[in-house]
Amino acid sequence: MKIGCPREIKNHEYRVGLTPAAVRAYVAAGHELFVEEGAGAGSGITDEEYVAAGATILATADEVWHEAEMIVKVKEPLAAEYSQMKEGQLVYTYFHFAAAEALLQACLERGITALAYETVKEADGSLPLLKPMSEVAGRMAPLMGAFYLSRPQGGRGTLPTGVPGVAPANILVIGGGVVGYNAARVASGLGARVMVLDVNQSRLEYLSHIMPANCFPLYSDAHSLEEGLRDADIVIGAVLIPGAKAPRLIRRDHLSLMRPGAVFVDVAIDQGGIAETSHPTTHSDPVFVVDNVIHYCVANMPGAYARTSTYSLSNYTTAYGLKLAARGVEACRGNAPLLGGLNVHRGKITCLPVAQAFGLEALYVDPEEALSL
Ligand SMILES: NC(=O)C1=CN([C@@H]2O[C@H](COP(=O)(O)OP(=O)(O)OC[C@H]3O[C@@H](n4cnc5c(N)ncnc54)[C@H](O)[C@@H]3O)[C@@H](O)[C@H]2O)C=CC1
Ligand SMILES: CC(=O)C(=O)O
Ligand SMILES: [Mg+2]
Repeated sequence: MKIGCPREIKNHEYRVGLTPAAVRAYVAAGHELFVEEGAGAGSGITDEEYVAAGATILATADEVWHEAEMIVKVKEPLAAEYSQMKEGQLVYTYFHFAAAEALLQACLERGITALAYETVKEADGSLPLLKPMSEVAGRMAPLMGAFYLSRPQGGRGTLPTGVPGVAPANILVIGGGVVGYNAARVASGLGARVMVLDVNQSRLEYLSHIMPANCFPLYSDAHSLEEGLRDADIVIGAVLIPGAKAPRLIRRDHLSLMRPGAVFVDVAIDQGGIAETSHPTTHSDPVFVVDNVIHYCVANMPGAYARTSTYSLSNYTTAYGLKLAARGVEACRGNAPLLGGLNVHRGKITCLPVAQAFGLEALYVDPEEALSL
């Protein structure tokens, strides 16, 4: 199969879909690889490394999109890329459709097959292609929170670590999955007093076994949420209902409970965010203030630490990508994890929570059935 990897064009997005090791694996499996000139530069990967691994370098994104039957990317296609997508093309990347109606319409109209990293789901319920970037964003979240908590950034001026004689910060993590665990781990390591809220009791049990004594996993309900918001210096949004729009757990009036100058890092922003007041921001303009609470809502957090993120993402995506490349979309037949990743195929929506997010149930077709369209 002809596989293409264009340069990412999102604001300060320095990741790239393929590492040289991934190129080598696809080439060894008999595929032809096309990488856009300079695509790896943001991650410290040169064109020469891709060529040594067996890829052909193409000068423009247009050529890559035109040549490839399968595109391997990181971020969702942006408006400038919609017209480059071609009918029947398999696009393997993050899409986060539930927060992106225009993108959904473009993918339906262009007739592409969208295989979304974020909904590939293993039998144990894990999301193996979301996990690596959730690990990065989760570990970043308390660090971003700590930065904006300083007075020059408009924050409360509490040093998260505390000092002898003065208490550390309180950090509230809402959602104790991959982002939540990683955020809580870093926050605990900083010495903060950490609360993690989740509704999954077995997850809470697990966290209570493995987390240190300054981390308190608690059941998430209206009461624990309000108590947590009242005390928090940093709040981290880490809730996910796979494929669906994030539940709006934090209402505008909740902000008045919070300490002035507190920081809210809404990692779940790529699925729409967990607060009524959240909207996506960029690395070049990451924060805004509502009711004295600093909101950090960057939808591509891992792009900032691109080298780590690119290598980690590619380590996970390549095994599934090789299966897709071997048989095209037919690789999804009978393969539950890949079927879970199928979001759009031949003008139909094949992920129910995505259809439900926009009242487009009429366009929904079961993914296995869609393969026979
Ligand atoms: N902004 C960015 O750059 C990035 C954003 N993300 C996003 O972060 C979000 C979280 O991802 P993961 O941690 O990997 O998901 P996950 O599925 O591992 O964890 C989500 C957790 O939320 C819990 N949850 C569900 N409803 C809840 C409620 N009402 N209250 C409390 N907890 C609840 C679940 O039980 C689960 O443990 C996703 O939207 C993901 O796309 C991930 C990476 C980068
Ligand atoms: C998961 C995601 O949205 C990201 O890594 O940017
Ligand atoms: Mg994102």
